[in-house]
Amino acid sequence: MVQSSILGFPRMGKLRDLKKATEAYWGDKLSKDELLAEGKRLRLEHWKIQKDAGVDIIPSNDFAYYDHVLDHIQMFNAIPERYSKHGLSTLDEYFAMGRGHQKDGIDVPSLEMVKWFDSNYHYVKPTFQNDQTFKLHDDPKPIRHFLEAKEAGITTRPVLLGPVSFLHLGKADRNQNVDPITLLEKLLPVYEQLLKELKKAGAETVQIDEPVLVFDLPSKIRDAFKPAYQKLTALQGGEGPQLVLATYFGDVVHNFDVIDAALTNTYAFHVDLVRNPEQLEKVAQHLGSKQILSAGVVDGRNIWKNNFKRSIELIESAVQKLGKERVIVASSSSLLHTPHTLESEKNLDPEVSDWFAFATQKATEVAIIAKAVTEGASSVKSQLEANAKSLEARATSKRTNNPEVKKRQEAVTKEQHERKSAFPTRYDQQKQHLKLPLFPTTTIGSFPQTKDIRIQRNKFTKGEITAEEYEKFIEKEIRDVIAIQDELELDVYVHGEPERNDMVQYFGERMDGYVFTTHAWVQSYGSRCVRPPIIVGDISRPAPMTVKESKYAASVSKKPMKGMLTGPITCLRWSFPRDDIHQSVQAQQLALALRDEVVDLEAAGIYVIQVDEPALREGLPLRSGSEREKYLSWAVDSFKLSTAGVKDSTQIHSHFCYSEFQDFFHAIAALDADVLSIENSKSDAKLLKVFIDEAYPRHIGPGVYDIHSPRVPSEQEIKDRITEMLEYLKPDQLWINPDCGLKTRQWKETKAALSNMVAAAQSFRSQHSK
Ligand SMILES: CN1c2c(nc(N)[nH]c2=O)NC[C@@H]1CNc1ccc(C(=O)N[C@@H](CCC(=O)N[C@@H](CCC(=O)N[C@@H](CCC(=O)O)C(=O)O)C(=O)O)C(=O)O)cc1
Ligand SMILES: N[C@@H](CCS)C(=O)O
Ligand SMILES: [Zn+2]
Repeated sequence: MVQSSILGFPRMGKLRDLKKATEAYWGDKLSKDELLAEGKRLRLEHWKIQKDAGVDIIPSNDFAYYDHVLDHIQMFNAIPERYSKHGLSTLDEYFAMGRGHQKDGIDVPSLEMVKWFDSNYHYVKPTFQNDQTFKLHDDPKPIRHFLEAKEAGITTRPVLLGPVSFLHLGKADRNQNVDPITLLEKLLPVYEQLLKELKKAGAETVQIDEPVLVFDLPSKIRDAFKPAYQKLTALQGGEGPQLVLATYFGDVVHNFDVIDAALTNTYAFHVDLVRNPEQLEKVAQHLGSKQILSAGVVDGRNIWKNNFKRSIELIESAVQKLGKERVIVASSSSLLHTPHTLESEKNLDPEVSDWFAFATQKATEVAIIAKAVTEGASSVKSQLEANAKSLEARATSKRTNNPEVKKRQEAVTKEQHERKSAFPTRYDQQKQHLKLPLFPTTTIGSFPQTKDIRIQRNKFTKGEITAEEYEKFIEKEIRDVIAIQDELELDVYVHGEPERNDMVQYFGERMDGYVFTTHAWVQSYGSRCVRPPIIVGDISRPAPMTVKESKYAASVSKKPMKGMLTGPITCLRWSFPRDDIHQSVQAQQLALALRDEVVDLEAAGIYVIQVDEPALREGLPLRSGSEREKYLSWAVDSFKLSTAGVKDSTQIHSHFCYSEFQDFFHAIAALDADVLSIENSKSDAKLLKVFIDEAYPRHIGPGVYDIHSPRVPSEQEIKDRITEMLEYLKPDQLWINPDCGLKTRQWKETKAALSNMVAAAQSFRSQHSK
């Protein structure tokens, strides 16, 4: 029998229940026990959904209160002393590492948070000491959750992040220089102990994720797999469970020597056949003689309905090679990156909702595909027919094509991608025009999205207040943030983005070619969720999207007002993109729509325009090589096409967060933005060296403080950071700003942090103008 399996389920719940409970706990409105009870309720609900869908192999330990990598950090006691020394409860210590802690005399910033592979999910980076040791938690979560499911009558397959990925995804702590992979020997006994305890608890199989296998790996990482998996697979069938080694988000063909040398003894091997179906042939050849193939054919990263015919063909070809008992039909990755259920979408046009499958529907999809292969197509005849009909309807729908957009794309020229003059000429004009001081201060765009803002927007969406009332409310918010920026003495202002629900969703809602949902939330980090709009057809801009608010803000501001747009790649990547045309085509459509917006902003008197591209790095193919260069070429082109229509005197900014910028520095440079702001406060300032090494000529604002934490940085701390930055950047090149937008923060901490930031900048300004 071909079994079905899911690699992980979304954690938030149907109505973002986990987000609400966690934030209530942080706000002292829910007790620890109540939060834990809510977690348990959600886990049971999610296991039941998968069971009811007919999934044979259901995961546990995929649930996390903040992040699954952080769970492992705590479970292995890889907790830096600055968190462990305060005697916080296990839960509070966990949240302190995730989001910092500034309470009751304790003041500790969070650990660094970075992108999970090429997704919009963020994980907490394991951070190691030179004398790092590991110890298994007394009451390990995977065992607790396995037993919890067992008690509810569901035998699950616990999921662990594998030891090599755990180390490779981590880093040495600040002022430490340990190479994480050298800690493998110390870490393995903890994995062995955990596996044994899981087996004792009754877990017959364990999914062990080694997603780093999709990267091009340095030899020391490749070499680490053999000793690691010799130890762990030796336990199989004896003291330990059978191991299902899982990879996702790419192919593993380039790492076959590692797989042959180290991984063919694992009980099963999971590969992502959505990203790369061609690897099936080769993977099947490289499997150990008894090893099972877990074939990821249901997309864990997008919302399109599965193509059953194609998936069944793929699974049948695997069955021909391996036999039914050696093939599992699976989601390509965890479903963490997809929304909970399509059933909640009451406002979607049925024509398009019929094209989608969210996590709950995907669970049914894996079960149907497995049944079709096990029992024959006739056993699921009606489901297969409905699927074929739906795919046909989408392929022929009028919603997908807009000939006007195609015509405009055909007419795009090379010249449209270039600014009129080179940076030195542009900068001379911008200097005269904007008259900014040395070390100009600014923010990245958003100011706190208060409860009141969300309530008013909600009322407007529901028709409880009129468009005029909402507009007046937004104008008042804009005036308020301008008054605050006056008080703070910032130099380049923003309007605060109060009208935006989200920086991508907002633009999606204003462009043709998109549809949006009401409940399709996806976890982005911690308790924060996003509701990606869905690109279903060719994209165009029916009318200006931001000009009214920016123009109003400029009219009531005495300092330069920065217009604020989300760039084409970020709009694309933080939406659910189409899978029927190449992403470069969608990016160019977005770029043309944004180009019109940039030009309209300039015409409305906005002479500083920021086009955010935080997702540019995330889109980079995970393996180096020609695919990366191809991606960067069209991605950079789309940014340039969207921004190059302005005069030399208009200053173009761009912003990046959540990314290690060194490995795509040349692409950032190629954007030709006049000013870049980049997240940097949690990274080593040494990383800025690339700007000197590459003789970067334009201006840069490396973030001086972390915005994910409510913690307020002191003026001295910011000054120290600026001093470090000046080792790598010239004074007249440096802007002073936070890491990213302030929408998730409260006003109290925002004002305090910005006030310290401006004071630090002013102090440097006066020193340097002497
Ligand atoms: C910069 N980041 C972003 C990423 N991706 C995006 N798509 N957007 C981003 O900004 N990726 C990288 C980072 C990740 N960072 C963040 C930061 C902040 C959030 C966040 O705050 N998310 C909000 C939800 C935002 C939103 O769309 N809000 C809507 C709906 C609000 C709502 O919940 N309404 C209530 C009713 C009103 C009420 O009573 O409060 C309801 O529907 O029940 C809005 O503002 O209108 C979050 O809260 O998680 C995400 C990623
Ligand atoms: N302008 C946006 C950028 C976030 S990446 C903001 O400030 O929230
Ligand atoms: Zn940002």
